[in-house]
Amino acid sequence: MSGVNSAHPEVVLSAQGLVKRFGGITATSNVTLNLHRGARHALIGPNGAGKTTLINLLTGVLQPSEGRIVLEGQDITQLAPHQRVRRGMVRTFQINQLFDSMTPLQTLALVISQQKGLGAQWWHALGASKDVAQRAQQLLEQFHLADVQNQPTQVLAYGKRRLLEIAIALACEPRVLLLDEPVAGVPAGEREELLQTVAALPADVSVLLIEHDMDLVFSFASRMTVLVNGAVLTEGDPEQIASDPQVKAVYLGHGEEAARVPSGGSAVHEVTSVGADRHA
Ligand SMILES: Nc1ncnc2c1ncn2[C@@H]1O[C@H](COP(=O)(O)OP(=O)(O)OP(=O)(O)O)[C@@H](O)[C@H]1O
Repeated sequence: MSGVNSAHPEVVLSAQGLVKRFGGITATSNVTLNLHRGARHALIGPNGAGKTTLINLLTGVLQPSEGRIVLEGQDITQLAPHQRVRRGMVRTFQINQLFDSMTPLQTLALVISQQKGLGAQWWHALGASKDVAQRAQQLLEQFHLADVQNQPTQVLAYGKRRLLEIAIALACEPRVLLLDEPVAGVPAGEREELLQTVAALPADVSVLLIEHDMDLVFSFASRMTVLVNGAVLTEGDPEQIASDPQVKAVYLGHGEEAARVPSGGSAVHEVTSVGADRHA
């Protein structure tokens, strides 16, 4: 099949027949997934379903055994991760030790400066480029980081660090954002700010959310893909997923998760924390 994107121009990212084998294990089994422009699309599935492997394939950390990935009509299957970022596909950044000693302002200035091709020296960028300073302030405010902008990242509350991770991703000006478990491990008191911020992400950024927290999934996503054993079990809108007997069956046998999967489409809000045990 060729030209999925030309036939359906609203598709911004398309995974087509992706397969990933690790020796005898098939972690990704013929996965086809289309992300539409401006999407709020969630990827869910029980532990070991293959979500991480799929994200690693999309971002270029892993090469597929079969299949291809098309971004904005261009085949990116062979591109390295940084080349995909340059083309507008960005995964939320895991803050590493390099950024720990820097402040949110410095970190964002660095990323924005690099994004604008001004080099990797935040102190130059902040002093010399009004654009960099303005964009950094915008992001600091949008992500509720203005009050801690001059504190080293290592002393920030966990929720603030997660906010900074998303801010860093947005500083890369993505067209597609792969949002990897934004609320995982965030204490209850800090969740609301994060949920509100995720809900307010720019409408023109197409988002694929990988998340175990069903409160967030069902409040955020207008489309969902359910992965099981590496394959797509089903895809649909939240009502369809919540009322799908196959989806419910998949989560049966996963302890308290099963009790929370609703029996009908009217009970979407009853689904709360499928897979939350993972981070316990
Ligand atoms: N590098 C690897 N080598 C061998 N098997 C792997 C490798 N990476 C993943 N797998 C296997 O592929 C399957 C899918 O794993 P994956 O981590 O992608 O699932 P997941 O949905 O992200 O799970 P979780 O929600 O628990 O993180 C699992 O059976 C896993 O053991």
